[in-house]
Amino acid sequence: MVLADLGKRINNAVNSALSNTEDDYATTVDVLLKTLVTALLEADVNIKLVSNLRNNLKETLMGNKGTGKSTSNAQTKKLIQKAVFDELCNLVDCESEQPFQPKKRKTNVIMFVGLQGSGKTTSCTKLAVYYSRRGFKVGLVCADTFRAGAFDQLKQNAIKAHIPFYGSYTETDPVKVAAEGIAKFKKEKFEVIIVDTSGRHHQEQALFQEMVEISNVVKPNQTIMVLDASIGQAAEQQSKAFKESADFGAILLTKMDGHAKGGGAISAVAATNTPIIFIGTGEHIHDLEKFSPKSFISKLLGIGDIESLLEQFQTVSNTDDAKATMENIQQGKFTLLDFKKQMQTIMKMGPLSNIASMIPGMGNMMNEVGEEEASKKMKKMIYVLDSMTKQELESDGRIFIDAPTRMVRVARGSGTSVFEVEMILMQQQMMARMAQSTRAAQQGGGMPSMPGMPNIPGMPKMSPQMMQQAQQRLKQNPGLMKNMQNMLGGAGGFPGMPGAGGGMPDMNEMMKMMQNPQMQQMAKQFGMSM
Ligand SMILES: Nc1nc2c(ncn2[C@@H]2O[C@H](COP(=O)(O)OP(=O)(O)OP(=O)(O)O)[C@@H](O)[C@H]2O)c(=O)[nH]1
Repeated sequence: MVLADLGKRINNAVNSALSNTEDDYATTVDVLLKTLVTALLEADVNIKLVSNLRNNLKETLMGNKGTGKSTSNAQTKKLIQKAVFDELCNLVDCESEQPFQPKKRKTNVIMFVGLQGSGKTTSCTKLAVYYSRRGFKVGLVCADTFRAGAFDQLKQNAIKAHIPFYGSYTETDPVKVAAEGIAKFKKEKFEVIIVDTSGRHHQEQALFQEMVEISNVVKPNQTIMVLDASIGQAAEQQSKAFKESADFGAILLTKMDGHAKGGGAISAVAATNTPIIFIGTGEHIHDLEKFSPKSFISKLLGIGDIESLLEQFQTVSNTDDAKATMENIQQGKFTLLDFKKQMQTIMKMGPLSNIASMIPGMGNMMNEVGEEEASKKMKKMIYVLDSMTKQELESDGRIFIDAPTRMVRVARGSGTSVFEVEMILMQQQMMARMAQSTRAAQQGGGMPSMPGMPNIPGMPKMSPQMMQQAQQRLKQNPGLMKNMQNMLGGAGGFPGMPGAGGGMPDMNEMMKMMQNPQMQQMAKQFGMSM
């Protein structure tokens, strides 16, 4: 997906702009803005939106001129990263009211509209599965009498997903089919009724009129427009035409797994002031993710996305397990047992690639080694966690730092190396940090998983000199660096953000975790004298 490349390019732009110590702050900002603008335009984002983003960013960054290069480079980085993150969030966020949420024990009618082939029928089933897994009684109605085979497609999808459906092979009036379907499911006390309509083009007046008639009969609580992410600049015009007729209240963006540039669809959000509520990430019925601007941008920048992960986790995991993990996270904790349950759940969640990007340190693993190899790596992680005692699993991981011989035992028991055990502990520590920052954000309004998140209590701080020295040594040892990157899934990184760059955690983060004397002693065994 081109948007994923965009994330990498933004990270690189921030890093390279800041690595040039010769430049003054204004030049650094200028270089960054140029790269950002080019990347966004190449991803098909509307020129006006890009221009606004550029101006806002410039204002924010130059407004902070005084604190620019005069303060530390690390601070400047954090400032720029935060500003870029906020502006990108604004790009996909719109200020409309909260999207509709279906209510239990009530009839909630959802109508789908969109262009031909945008993915309506597929997405109807995906959404039906989504609500059915959340305990709603869901039915599907096929009001597409225009395309031959539309009813068969919906029927096949519905049967596969075990969702009751309604349609007709003989009735040619979609308004009538829709009305009958709604009446039938209402009578049977269905809670969510999803109505699929035929695809249409903005120039097809008659079909637009028909869509309005269906809407008048089914009286939807929510109308969702399905938008193909690869539509490019045409998205804006099409969306406006649908908005005028169907007045949809939400957008479902499909095919975000492909090579879609996605920027056109983002522009449609701004043009219609309508929020994206879900994204389709594949052809499978479970390939649907709830959309939230912060989560989306976090993933785009490779920061990992604990919110979406939990959403998915709650759906497929044993509810008691999910509840326990939720409670832990709400308290700012994330134990090794939480980590293990999460890994096991992930294996159940369908295609690995969909969720890998939500976990720090996993993002690029899928791109670099492929799904099969990544799956093997995850299984290995489960073996490591299986070899831990109950006490170790229920701990926050520091137990291993206090007694590194435990790592040796676990490595032996799981047929892995101490280095691999250590890497898993680091990933769990990063998740723990994200849990802490999520809690901090809930309490104090801060940004989850953003720079400046609190340190893990009990971890002594490493002096800047020590940190610099350690980084130097790590750089001088390319073998070890490569090893770590392979283990964690890729190089690069958005400094200060764990798991950034789609995989490799920031070296500062890693070094902070290795600041404990025992950890440092362990590191020595792997050729890292600190
Ligand atoms: N890769 C990918 N393919 C998708 C996604 N959503 C839908 N598709 C595919 O897109 C194609 C068209 O999807 P449909 O659901 O038939 O589209 P439609 O909008 O109902 O089509 P009409 O009824 O002709 O308007 C199918 O091959 C789907 O499998 C997605 O999120 N990712």
